Amino acid sequence: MTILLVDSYDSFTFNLRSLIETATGEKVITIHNDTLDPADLGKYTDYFSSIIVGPGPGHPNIPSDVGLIPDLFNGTISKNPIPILGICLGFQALCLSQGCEINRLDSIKHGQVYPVSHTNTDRLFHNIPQDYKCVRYHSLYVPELNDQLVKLAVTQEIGSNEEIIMSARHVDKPWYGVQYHPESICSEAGEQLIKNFASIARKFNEKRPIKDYNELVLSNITNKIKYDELLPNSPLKEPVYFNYQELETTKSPIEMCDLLNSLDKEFIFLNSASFPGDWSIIALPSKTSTYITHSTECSSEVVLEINGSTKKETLSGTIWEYLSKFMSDKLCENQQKFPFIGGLLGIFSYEEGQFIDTTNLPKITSDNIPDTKLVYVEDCILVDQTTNKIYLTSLNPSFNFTELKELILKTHILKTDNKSIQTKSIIKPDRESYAQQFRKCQEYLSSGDSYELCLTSDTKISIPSSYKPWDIYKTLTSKNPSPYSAFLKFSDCILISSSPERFMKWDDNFCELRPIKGTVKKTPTIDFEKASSILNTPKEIGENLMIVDLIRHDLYNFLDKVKVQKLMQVEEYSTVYQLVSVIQGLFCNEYKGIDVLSKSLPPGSMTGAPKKRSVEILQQLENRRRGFYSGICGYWSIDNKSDWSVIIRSIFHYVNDLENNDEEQVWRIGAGGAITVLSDLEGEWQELLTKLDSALQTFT
Ligand SMILES: C=C(O[C@@H]1C=C(C(=O)O)C=C[C@H]1O)C(=O)O
Ligand SMILES: NC(=O)CC[C@H](N)C(=O)O
Repeated sequence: MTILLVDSYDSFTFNLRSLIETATGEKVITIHNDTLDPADLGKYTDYFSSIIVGPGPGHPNIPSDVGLIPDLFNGTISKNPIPILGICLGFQALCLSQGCEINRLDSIKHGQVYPVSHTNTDRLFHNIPQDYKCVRYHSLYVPELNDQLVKLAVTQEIGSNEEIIMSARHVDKPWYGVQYHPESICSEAGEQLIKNFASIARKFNEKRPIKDYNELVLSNITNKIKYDELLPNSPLKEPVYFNYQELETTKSPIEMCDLLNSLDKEFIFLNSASFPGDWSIIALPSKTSTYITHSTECSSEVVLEINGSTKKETLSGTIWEYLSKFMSDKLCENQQKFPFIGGLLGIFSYEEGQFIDTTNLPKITSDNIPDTKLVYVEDCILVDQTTNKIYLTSLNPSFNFTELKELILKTHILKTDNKSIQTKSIIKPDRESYAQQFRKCQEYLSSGDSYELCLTSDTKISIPSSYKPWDIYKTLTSKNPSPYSAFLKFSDCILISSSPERFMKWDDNFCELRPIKGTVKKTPTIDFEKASSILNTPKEIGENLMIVDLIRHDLYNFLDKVKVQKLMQVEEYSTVYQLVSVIQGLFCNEYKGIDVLSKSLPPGSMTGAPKKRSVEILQQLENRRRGFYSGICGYWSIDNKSDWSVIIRSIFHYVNDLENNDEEQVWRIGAGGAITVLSDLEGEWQELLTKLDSALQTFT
């Protein structure tokens, strides 16, 4: 048996797919609501045991929001009605099709946990406790049912006691719906609800002939509806040359970088020195290292730089396919001892992520902006922060370990104080423009187009060109220590990060994401306990829950086993307290970390949900390139271990920034936060300033 799942470009669809598969044991085919021409629907529906219509942004009466969904309920697609379960937008579409009104809620609910009670009269709620908890993500609702529909469950608004319909069914057709999200991590009885629907469908289908889905596979529809593509990255698992030596020195990683910097040696520093990070990586590019640059301004081309000479290659697919191919003949067996043994290190900008149309964005650099900037490195200094052991490692048989050892051991450098960086000018976000954008966000949240929008702004700092980037790194990280600081200096761009947020870490077996949502500024009167109580409110919990559900969806796209290891725990950082969740997925099929990464950018915590519609709205409101801010930086080791942090609380510079001049360089900082219906303008503005300040305090 095969179930058809109709997705409306939502960010929770694959959670639903996984729930349906677990609950029913049936195969699920997922299509977008505009994958098929509604006129053709009748050709396909007889192959499915039932149809589940998922949630989504927008309004059930806007054709571009719902695509073919209204046609499922207009009775013309098949002689025999097909069992259908509508979820949220799908439920609203069912009720609208029967002539009910759809109104806006007085009190919109996004990521809010509510008690539901059912009437105990329908098989849809068989074996489900009379009162149970569910998660609501909706701006719109069905105020009243007509005689075509039967009420099955309700919730009561807190405060007003108004009853809101949470479930209904058609009087005589096998059409059901729930207004809440059974697939959310915080909803109860989701699996039982889907099981019950499947059993209702099975009973109904006794009278309805279903054709063999395999026959449909032979027709061309399946080409159309397959939208997970496997990247060409199967590891060869061949032994590679890899060598390492331990180094006894009392020099800290920062002191070793000081030394390399004073000798004008190239290095890249990924310093994950405190929890949850545990290694510092000092990568040492050599003359023969390959630099890879890709720009969304010239997306069909990749630029390779080796030994000072530049080569352009035409991309036959995406940059992700290119990188997978680049790594596929290098991938080797896991070297357990180290996080990184050589491989790619670098940056992906926000614009390198999905759903962003860069064609009309104002240019900020005089030539193509680097959106992917990576270097393939073979030699490293690795510091295990838990044992304090230092290793020199290389993939290159002719690497001179003695020379590097002597350089580190014998060279002494004078200790320098962290410099404060004198600025020429700072252009901060404008409160009035932010207020306008905030109000527009509220309109999109109440029209049902988004559940959460991560609204951000940028700040430009102009400093004399004489400052050395490494000094800026030291100043930033001494003022804002963080678990994922990074120093990445390339010939055309520099990123200096003090990020608190891991985006994704993976190896052959598992991947982990650690989204942060919910921020409280540290002050002398706010301690951990006080911060925890501020963060334990519907606003902060809702913000975090939405991103947890979105990330589960990003993982379920490729993996079957996804777990929320930590749900909304408070963590303390140098200037803020944050609410953090940890989501893990196990690789048990042909997909790899790079497949997941390629379809999970930009990070959900920097967009909001649903991701596609939210990214489109933000692009219209912000009308700027976020550049490296909201992107990710990190590494992909040739033994398929990888770790990426979200680029926030960071400073970055483009060598060809249009605003640079002979004496001054422009550095950029992005800052923002999640806007929900529970946000207030002043609170969000202050949160933006707090986050901005964690990086801006580098400059005086
Ligand atoms: C947008 C930023 O941070 C993001 C937004 C957060 C929030 O809304 O609470 C928290 C961490 C980040 O995911 C930023 O630092 O600029
Ligand atoms: N989660 C959803 O499907 C939301 C449906 C609709 N866009 C609303 O906001 O009410």
